[in-house]
Amino acid sequence: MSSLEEPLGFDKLPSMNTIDRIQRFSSGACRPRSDDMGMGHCWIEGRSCSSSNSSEEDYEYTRETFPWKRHTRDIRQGNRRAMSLGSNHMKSGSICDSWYSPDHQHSSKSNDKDIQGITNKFLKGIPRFVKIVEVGPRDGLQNEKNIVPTDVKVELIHRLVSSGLPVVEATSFVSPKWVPQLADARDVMEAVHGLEGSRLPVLTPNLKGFEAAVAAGAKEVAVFASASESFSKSNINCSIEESLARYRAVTRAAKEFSIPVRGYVSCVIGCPQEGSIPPSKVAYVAKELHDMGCFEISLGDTIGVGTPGTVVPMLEAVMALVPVEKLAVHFHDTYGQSLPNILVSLQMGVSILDSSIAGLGGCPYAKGASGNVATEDVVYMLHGLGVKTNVDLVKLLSAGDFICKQLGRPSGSKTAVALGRVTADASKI
Ligand SMILES: CC(C)(COP(=O)([O-])OP(=O)([O-])OC[C@H]1O[C@@H](n2cnc3c(N)ncnc32)[C@H](O)[C@@H]1OP(=O)([O-])[O-])[C@@H](O)C(=O)NCCC(=O)NCCSC(=O)C[C@@](C)(O)CC(=O)[O-]
Repeated sequence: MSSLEEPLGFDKLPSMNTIDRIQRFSSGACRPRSDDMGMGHCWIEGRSCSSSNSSEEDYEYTRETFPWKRHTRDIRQGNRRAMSLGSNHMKSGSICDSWYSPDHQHSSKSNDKDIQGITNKFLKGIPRFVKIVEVGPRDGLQNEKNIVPTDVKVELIHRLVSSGLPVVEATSFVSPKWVPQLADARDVMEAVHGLEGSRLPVLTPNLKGFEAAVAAGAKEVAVFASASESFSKSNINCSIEESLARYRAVTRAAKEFSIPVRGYVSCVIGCPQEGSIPPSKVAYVAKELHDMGCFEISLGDTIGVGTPGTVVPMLEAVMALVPVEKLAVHFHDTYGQSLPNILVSLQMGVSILDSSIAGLGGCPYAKGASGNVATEDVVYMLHGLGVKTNVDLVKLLSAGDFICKQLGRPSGSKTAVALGRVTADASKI
């Protein structure tokens, strides 16, 4: 890895003199204008109204169906202690406001030790090692308009495995009528049989899928429930309780084969049909999956509407019933909130993250949801935090480049785009 590819770590923080200089030259740049007071709210509304992709209908949907603004404020009032983002930030209602509050001004007498103290305070709960579960070949490709050839899927899995990712979700044994993009699940599994270095779980919605997966050589499976009744119906054509009964049958069968089962909970923040989902509902489904024997529970913000303000209370509710070391988070990046959501999850002790190469992904039954957070961006952030992942970013970038070329589209990873630009510029020198 060249120095250009390394994220800026703590050791590379600028000295206080540099910070003083930056502040002197830019102190007006971020200062809220008087008409920006309470910008947290303006920002949320502005985002809904001004998104270039959003239609009038989308706006109505966001404003009417999801009272995110009110919800966020209520949660803040009830969870000030849990937010652990600093009481001044919460009271002021806007991160930009508090940056300019007198007790947040850096004094010229400050020194590097002060900075170290601040970083320790905010980052001390973050795990030293994070397991990344790559979901690109499954979540990424299940939503593609054009069906990706089997040999491309297999090559992608090979490249992801060789980048050091510990888990690569390979495909789904679901109905080919529902998800034709993954109708070649058996061929994919046969082609990656014997591939070493990563676990290669597959999705199984019922016993039929489980049996087909085992016959094709799968050594790990995942079941997927929802915290939203409507989404459960539209995604797997049954109620939440019916799905849990099916998954009990799957976990029982899996036990006989000593096959580990991962459990997903979808719509942990919001549902395309029902709007806000109460944290208690998420906690209930997560606990049921845990109790039936799922070794890990992945909490999916399927439509990517969560912010740290809604993710924290959801995690608190789940963590009250399921041990945090069994929890993973799975964020779709529809509103660009995945990285802040991941950061608060890490601060709360979560050490398993789902992500998708090049930000591919989406659920065919969650209209409007964008891809997962890009694996390249997650690795870049984690390495910048000094967190180990065992993932080689250069090899990961090459895997992302490969699949984007095959799909004929630019990467959804900001890190991949930025580093691509840096290396292109460097090659001109
Ligand atoms: C669950 C079913 C199968 C119910 O589908 P159904 O139509 O209610 O099932 P059925 O039991 O009535 O059977 C209908 C037909 O499907 C067949 N069938 C039945 N099961 C299977 C199977 N396993 N594999 C292959 N075929 C199957 C069955 O044999 C029959 O075939 P026919 O007699 O008509 O020829 C269907 O709704 C389905 O496949 N849904 C999958 C939807 C899906 O894959 N969604 C995306 C994944 S979830 C997700 O992305 C969210 C997540 C995990 O990423 C986390 C997040 O982001 O939040």
